[in-house]
Amino acid sequence: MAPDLNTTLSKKTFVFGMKVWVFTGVLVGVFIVIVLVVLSICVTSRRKSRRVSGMLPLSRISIASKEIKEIGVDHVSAIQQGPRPHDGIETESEKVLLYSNKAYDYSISGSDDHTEIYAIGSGEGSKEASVLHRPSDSIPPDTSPLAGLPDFSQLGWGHWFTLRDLELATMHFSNDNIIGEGGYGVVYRGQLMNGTPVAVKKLLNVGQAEREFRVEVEAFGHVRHKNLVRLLGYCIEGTHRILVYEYVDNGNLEQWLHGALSQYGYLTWEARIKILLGTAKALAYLHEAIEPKIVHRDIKASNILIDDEFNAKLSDFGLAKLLGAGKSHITTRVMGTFGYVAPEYAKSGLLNEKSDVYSFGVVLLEAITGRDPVDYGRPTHEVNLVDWLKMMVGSKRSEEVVDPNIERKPSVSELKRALLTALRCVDPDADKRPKMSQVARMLNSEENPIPRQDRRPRKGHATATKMESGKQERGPRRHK
Ligand SMILES: Nc1ncnc2c1ncn2[C@@H]1O[C@H](COP(=O)(O)OP(=O)(O)OP(=O)(O)O)[C@@H](O)[C@H]1O
Repeated sequence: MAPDLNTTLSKKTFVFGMKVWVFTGVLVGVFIVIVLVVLSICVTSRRKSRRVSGMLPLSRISIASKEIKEIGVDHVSAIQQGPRPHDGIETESEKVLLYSNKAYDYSISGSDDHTEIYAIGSGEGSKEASVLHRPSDSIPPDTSPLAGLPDFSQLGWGHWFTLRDLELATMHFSNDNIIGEGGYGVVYRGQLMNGTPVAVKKLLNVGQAEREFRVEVEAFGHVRHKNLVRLLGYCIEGTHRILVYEYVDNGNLEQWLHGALSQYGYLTWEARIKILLGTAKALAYLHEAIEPKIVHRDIKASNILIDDEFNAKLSDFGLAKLLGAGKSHITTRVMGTFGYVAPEYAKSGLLNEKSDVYSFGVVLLEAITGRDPVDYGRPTHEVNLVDWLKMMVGSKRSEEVVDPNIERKPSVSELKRALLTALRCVDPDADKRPKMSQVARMLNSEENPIPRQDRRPRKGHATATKMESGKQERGPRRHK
């Protein structure tokens, strides 16, 4: 038998006179190579299709500028007394990031207006644009909070987490890791497997369909600004809907003004203005630099998170609404937080970005005075912060409204600047409220004086006039 097999295998074939055993070996080898090639093609195309399905159509959202621009801001000692939970602010230049995600070909819609938003603060005027443009890759890739996570679960803008990933990150959503609870869910502190600290928001009673949830979330995932909390990714599994944000480690403005963190000392005037200015820039970006614009709908002190350099990070897009191009407003169920909601929105549900401007004005007044927007513990005429403020300014008692916990009081002009800005934001007539880019300019130090047209007394707008002339004003009726 063996000699027969030997003979058979040693016979020559018709292919180049190769012996049978050599020919068989070659065939087996070719077969293995083909199988390997087919397998690798399958794996590559699966990865691609998964990434593509995680992307948003390019038309969905566009970013106004591809560049990173830098804005010089004088930093200040942020808190004035007591043990500090973190170091104060050191003098350095503040970088406002507005950059493209390389995976997308964002369109550039930089109208003059938009450019203005990011040119505030340097005092360098038109030079700034040419000096400060930087290539988008000047953010080192290894600083990405998502670096080192599995490639297959990268979305176009962030990360698609599994429930298991987030269970591991939060010690199985342990109660010890709960940071707080809002109207939409519980927030846990967590750590990704690459070491990045995160805030994990587990939504309750998600009524939205899976696709809508994902589309909305991806719209916000593309939004990037230094003063916006970054959404790093999400998880959809079964009935779970979970959002994963960058972790901001120095509490929120509400805690600093009225809550637990006031035990560490009180924010200085300068720190308050810095936080409000950052918030104004974030809103200017949402309202004026991207398409469709985003109306936040829940601007309030507890949604302004603070990092360890006392930069504002606007958070909580749970209520935010996209406002498509050409739409002046949308009608929606009134949501938001009592004391912060604009009167026209509360009355009719008509929502546009001017509703955010109103709420921002309330937060600014809150920071100036250290008072809650609505405080039933005070005498009747002081319960509503906006009404009381208007009454005080109208009675030429502006200096009495400053938070008594602020040691170094603002100068008369600093106070006037802040009050004037706030009162214009809370104008009962939404059309008369400034745009957030104007608000940011108005708040931004003596170097950028309030533009003439903003000072000019306007018919029906008593507030600005009274601030200038000191005449008495009767506050408008309460809306809520
Ligand atoms: N990215 C984050 N980093 C650190 N803490 C956060 C982060 N996001 C939220 N928090 C904290 O978690 C807590 C709950 O936040 P959440 O936004 O859910 O509710 P809220 O703002 O208190 O109320 P509401 O749901 O009415 O807006 C707050 O104390 C908030 O400061």
